Amino acid sequence: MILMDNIIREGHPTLRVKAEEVKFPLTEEDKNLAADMLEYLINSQDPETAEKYGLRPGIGLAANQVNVSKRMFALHLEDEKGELLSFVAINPKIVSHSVEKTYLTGGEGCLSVDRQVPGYVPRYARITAKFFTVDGKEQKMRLKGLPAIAFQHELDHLNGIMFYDHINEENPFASIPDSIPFG
Ligand SMILES: OCN(O)CCCc1ccccc1
Ligand code: NI
Repeated sequence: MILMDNIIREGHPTLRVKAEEVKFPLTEEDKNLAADMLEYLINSQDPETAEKYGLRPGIGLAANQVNVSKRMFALHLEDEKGELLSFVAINPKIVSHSVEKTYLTGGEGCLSVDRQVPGYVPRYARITAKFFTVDGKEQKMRLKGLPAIAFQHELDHLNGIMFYDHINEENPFASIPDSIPFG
């Protein structure tokens, strides 16, 4: 199982490397990694398990956060209708997005960042995403709200981008044009 010790922290070079496309069919190793990443999120959101293993709760995890520079990430969260979104996205892409932006009013955090970095993180409010599942099926998904924000946070990781790269340095809480605050 993935533990906090397996999650690399800012300063580790792998977090700043653009991850490589995953080849299909997936190797057993890639399949196991995908399952382990999703299992981490589920474990981290269960208070007992998180306490027992000292896991920081997360709604997403990218492969390069466990030092594997491959284009895959896991998401495990509920949307605003309370629908569970739980999947591993392989070779994910944003194929279209809204002009409108959104941002979490409380800012963002990251399992690879052991500090608070205050400020608004501008994200596209709505996206159309494409990715492959572990068994090679292509998925097309329209996301908004927290799922859209999380998908963009994880996709950034695969491109070596950290959430705070998007925060306005002069004024971290500067209003974001064309934006709808979330949360
Ligand atoms: O990369 C995943 N991760 O560091 C866990 C937190 C993900 C996250 C996603 C959206 C908004 C805030 C935080
Ligand atoms: Ni992160």
